Amino acid sequence: MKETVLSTENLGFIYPDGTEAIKNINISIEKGDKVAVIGSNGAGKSTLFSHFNGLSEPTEGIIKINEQPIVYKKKELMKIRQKVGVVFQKPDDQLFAPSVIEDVAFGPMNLGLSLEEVDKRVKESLEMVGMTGFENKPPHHLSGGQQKRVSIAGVIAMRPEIMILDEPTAGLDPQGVEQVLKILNDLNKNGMSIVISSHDVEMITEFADKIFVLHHGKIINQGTTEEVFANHKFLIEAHLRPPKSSEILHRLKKKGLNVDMKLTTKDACDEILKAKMKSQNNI
Ligand SMILES: Nc1ncnc2c1ncn2[C@@H]1O[C@H](COP(=O)(O)OP(=O)(O)OP(=O)(O)O)[C@@H](O)[C@H]1O
Repeated sequence: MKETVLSTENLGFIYPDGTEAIKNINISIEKGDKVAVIGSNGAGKSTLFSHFNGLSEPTEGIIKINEQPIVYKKKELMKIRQKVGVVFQKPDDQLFAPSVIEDVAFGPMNLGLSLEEVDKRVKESLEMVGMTGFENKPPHHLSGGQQKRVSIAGVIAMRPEIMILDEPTAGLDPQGVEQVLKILNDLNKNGMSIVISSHDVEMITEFADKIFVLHHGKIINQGTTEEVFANHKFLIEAHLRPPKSSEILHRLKKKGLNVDMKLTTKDACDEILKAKMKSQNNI
């Protein structure tokens, strides 16, 4: 059985103004998982993510990292933040140093590592995100996609076991999306568990193995990407549009064709071609 790296039990959070942003969340993330939390604006994704590295303390329930409940004390939280790296939605919330190199070095320096080790990690991380050569640039002089990659490098440099990314592809062009997904897939191949939030269902069909659908602060559906996208009821309830491939397959099914509910657009096209050839042969 796979090792559980992050789990929650009846997790709930009420903001001081009384907004109940998440309630009764029970999720489990295993080592090496590629997970997506999907939900419309205000569903509670950022609030949920802020609990994953102890940034917010639940008003109800518990959250466990490697089967151990988070302890909300400075020293313990430092350890959690080493294990669970968070990339915020807006690079401005993450990048604050005068240069790229200082930004990426900040986390490892805080861990008290030797200068040699910090240097090694900075070089490795920038290489991994394709930002070697930008070391001395001020982060605010970079494009949105470059800033996102530097934010990711800063987290990689901490060598976390789990990486949490809030809307990692928001505002990026198709090439920027591909670059970020490649980085995440490379990290995952090396054993890192990755959790992302998004409302971009097309990107999620390409990336995630497991999905949680969040709506009004509650998980209303969960399962493999295939299972979740094959069930349109919960996507529509959560104000999400099903991926195009899944919509095509649903329409074919409605027309009485016995299609396999696979997910990629290529699969959907293959199914259409198969059905077309079959009907021509029947004539
Ligand atoms: N600091 C806060 N104080 C009070 N309510 C808040 C605060 N931050 C968020 N909320 C409320 O909590 C709920 C969940 O917000 P959250 O930002 O977690 O949603 P989200 O799914 O990340 O949304 P989006 O996709 O728009 O980023 C919303 O109703 C929001 O108005």
